[in-house]
Amino acid sequence: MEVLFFGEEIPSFLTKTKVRQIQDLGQTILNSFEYFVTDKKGIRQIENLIIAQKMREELLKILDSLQEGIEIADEKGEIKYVNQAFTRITGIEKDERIGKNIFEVSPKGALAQAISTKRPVIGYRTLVGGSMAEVVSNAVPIIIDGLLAGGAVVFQAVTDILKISEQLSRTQEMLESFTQKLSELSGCRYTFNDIIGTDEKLLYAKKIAKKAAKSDATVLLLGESGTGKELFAQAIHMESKRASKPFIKINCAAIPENLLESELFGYERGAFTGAIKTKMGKFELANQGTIFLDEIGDMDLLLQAKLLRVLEDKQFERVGGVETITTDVRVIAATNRDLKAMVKEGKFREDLYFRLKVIDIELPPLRLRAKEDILLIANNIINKLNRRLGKRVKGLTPKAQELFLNYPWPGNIRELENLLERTIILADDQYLDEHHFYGYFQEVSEQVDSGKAYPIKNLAEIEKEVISLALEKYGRSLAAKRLIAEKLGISIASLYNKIKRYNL
Ligand SMILES: Nc1ncnc2c1ncn2[C@@H]1O[C@H](COP(=O)(O)OP(=O)(O)OP(=O)(O)O)[C@@H](O)[C@H]1O
Repeated sequence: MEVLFFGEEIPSFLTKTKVRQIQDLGQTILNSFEYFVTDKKGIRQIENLIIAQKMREELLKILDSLQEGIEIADEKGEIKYVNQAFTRITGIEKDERIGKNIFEVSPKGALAQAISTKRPVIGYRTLVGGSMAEVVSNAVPIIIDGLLAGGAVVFQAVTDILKISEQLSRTQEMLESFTQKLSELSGCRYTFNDIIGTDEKLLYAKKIAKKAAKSDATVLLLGESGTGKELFAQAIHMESKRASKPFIKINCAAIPENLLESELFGYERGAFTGAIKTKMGKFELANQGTIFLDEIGDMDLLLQAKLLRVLEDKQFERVGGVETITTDVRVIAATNRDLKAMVKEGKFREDLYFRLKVIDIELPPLRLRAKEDILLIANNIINKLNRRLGKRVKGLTPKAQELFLNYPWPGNIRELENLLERTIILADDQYLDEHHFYGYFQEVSEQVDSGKAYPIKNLAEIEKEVISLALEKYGRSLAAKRLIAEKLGISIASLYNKIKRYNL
């Protein structure tokens, strides 16, 4: 059947279904008014009156509960039926409308056109005759036994449609602002320009990272705590085509093993006690963006398998879910552990290891960098802190510089930052001198003087010793651990990591 289109193009399958549905509806209603049915020979007969009446009542109840307005007329145009939504939308009462002729009250409307042309009229925007209600209508002729029996129109108020579309665009706006907020909250603000240093190893790392940023390849960042792994991850994200999308960081060591899976992949309602709502995981939140998996070496073997599948197929299921979710996320992982050794010990999956290290970048610790980097970075940090704290510190005196150059910086740049921040807050002088750092470097100097010089011992041993002494001194409460982490110039997550590693 040929269809008259108005308004926006409507997919053909929708049109066909719509036309058929409205026709069936109109036909049933027109039949029910006269209590006629058609037998196999095409002869219309009166059916059991009571059954027909009952069916009609049921049908009218259903039609009255619809949001769309409905109007049905016979072949001469006499209006036989309108539902409650018709009155709600147009303000015209049933009694005022039924019995009138559609060609008189609404001659240009969709229903009149469908009856006179015997063709469906779809997506027609008009005022309902006799009212100020603007509607979008779908009308069809009703043909019974090959003869025109009337027509039916189903319509929605434009205000209703506008309300829905306004709501939709508001929801869309909210979604966009949430995505933006998410990127902001994720705190991705560093670019390659923020990575300071002239050391050859660092410059090489920067060169590889810049190249990696242009691709979607997985990157593995290796290096001690505080060497700038997260800084590099952010810079790669910001230089990639995903820069305007979320950068989501997750520290695998800071989240208890049993919660990490649902943090990463989300969970379905009822997946476990307390799961009262379905929750999206970081992999879904980071869709089209980048996920930074810090301390990847701390992920358990089962979860490693799930991660491998995401890397290979971009697919996963939420905890307690059956639906397979597809995600488009770039993965950057980081660790300060020796993953190769972990693979040998069976603690890290070999396939995942190779999948992660498509591009691996080694970040040198501060003590192995060119000495001038220490002062370069220190000056840079001083400038940043001046701006943030409203201070005017000009730099380090030669004596302070010497102290800085001779210190091994086990907490790397984070330690340097923490020390300078604390000192600048307390200092009132233009230059930071030896006495501003009183006590801080002493422990190391004492060790050097007494022959127990720092380089003689293995760094890991020193680290273990220092942390166990600190735990003895301050205790094991969360507050104590926070204090220890601050004193050591490392993150709380790194501290937990080291406590676990050294079995302390
Ligand atoms: N080359 C650099 N130039 C300037 N600042 C740096 C550099 N490298 C690191 N930083 C700063 O040092 C701090 C620690 O860096 P970051 O958090 O990236 O280290 P990390 O290796 O991820 O540490 P962890 O393993 O403990 O999480 C950050 O504030 C970062 O901005």
